[in-house]
Amino acid sequence: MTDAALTVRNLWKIFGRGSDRIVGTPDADLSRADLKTKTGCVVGVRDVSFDVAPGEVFVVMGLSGSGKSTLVRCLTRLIEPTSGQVEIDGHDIVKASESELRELRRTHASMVFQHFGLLPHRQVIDNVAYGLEVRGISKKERRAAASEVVELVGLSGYERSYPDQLSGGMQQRVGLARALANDPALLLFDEPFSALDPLIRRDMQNEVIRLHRELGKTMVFITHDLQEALKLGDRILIMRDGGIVQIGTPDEVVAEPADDYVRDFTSEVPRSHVLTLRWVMRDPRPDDSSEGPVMTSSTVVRQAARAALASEHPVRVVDAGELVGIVDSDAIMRVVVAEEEAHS
Ligand SMILES: Nc1ncnc2c1ncn2[C@@H]1O[C@H](COP(=O)(O)OP(=O)(O)OP(=O)(O)O)[C@@H](O)[C@H]1O
Repeated sequence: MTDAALTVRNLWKIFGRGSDRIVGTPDADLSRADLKTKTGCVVGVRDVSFDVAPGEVFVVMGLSGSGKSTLVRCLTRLIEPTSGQVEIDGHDIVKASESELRELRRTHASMVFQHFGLLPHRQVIDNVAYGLEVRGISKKERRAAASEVVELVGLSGYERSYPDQLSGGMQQRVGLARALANDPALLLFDEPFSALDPLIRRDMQNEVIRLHRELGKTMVFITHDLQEALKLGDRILIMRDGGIVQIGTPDEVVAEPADDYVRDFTSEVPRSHVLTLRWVMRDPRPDDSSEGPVMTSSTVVRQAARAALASEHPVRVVDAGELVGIVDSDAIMRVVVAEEEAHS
């Protein structure tokens, strides 16, 4: 279909008896509650389409019950979609046979779950190597490959430990290493850090950012936590009642929420941490000073603030050598002051 790492088109998942006869009929337009009352069926995923570019971190976020887990499970058919298309790395997932699917899950799309699902009687190294073992790779080779990823996730020295000897955060590192050992094109994370306490959670988020920087893997990351979504995502898909409410970059979602639902839960976000100069610049005028500091439109307001406020001249926003806008210091102040008011 496209050059995307992942392509999803018109994906539906409806649970319940007779659910396969709903898509394409007027019943499909009913709200989730009305459909349930009329047919007893529950919409898990409603007509979802999106593309994820190679190397992108794509976050799916929504409140509990919005359909995130169902969506991510449909991508590798851990849950069978009711209708629609999914392509991973050029492979048609919906048409794949059982054996092709097993192979795709092993080599193209690895999943990291909230519950680590580690094998308790196996040492770390053999948990990490498990996927390679299933693929029939020799012990020597798989141990060598596993050692590499164990080191990558910061678990060197724990190769011989058993899962119950490790903390929750370390167990999740094993889960991460196990997913990476397959060297998949796509990593799928289903709320992997939700059960971890906040400090460990922050460490693990940073770990994902570091791994992404080092390995450049395409990632789909499910979370109900907006801060996590904003921190990790190149783009964020916001779900409600199984459907898409908005897809956008973190700054787009905060600056231009698609509706009151998104506005509501982005209202607490410190805007200066997320908004970029693109959202606060004005058109250049002939009488603008040419002596102000030069920054790109993707500079985050908070990072720009100090230099912008210290200069007597407004910031010149330059992308690819071209002057695209001007940021006056009061535009910066408006963001910072609005943020302080929101939190006072
Ligand atoms: N096997 C099932 N049978 C019937 N309904 C289901 C089934 N699995 C999920 N659902 C329903 O589908 C909807 C979406 O659930 P899903 O678990 O995907 O949401 P979620 O956003 O991942 O929520 P959470 O963060 O709580 O896991 C919910 O209304 C849920 O009750």
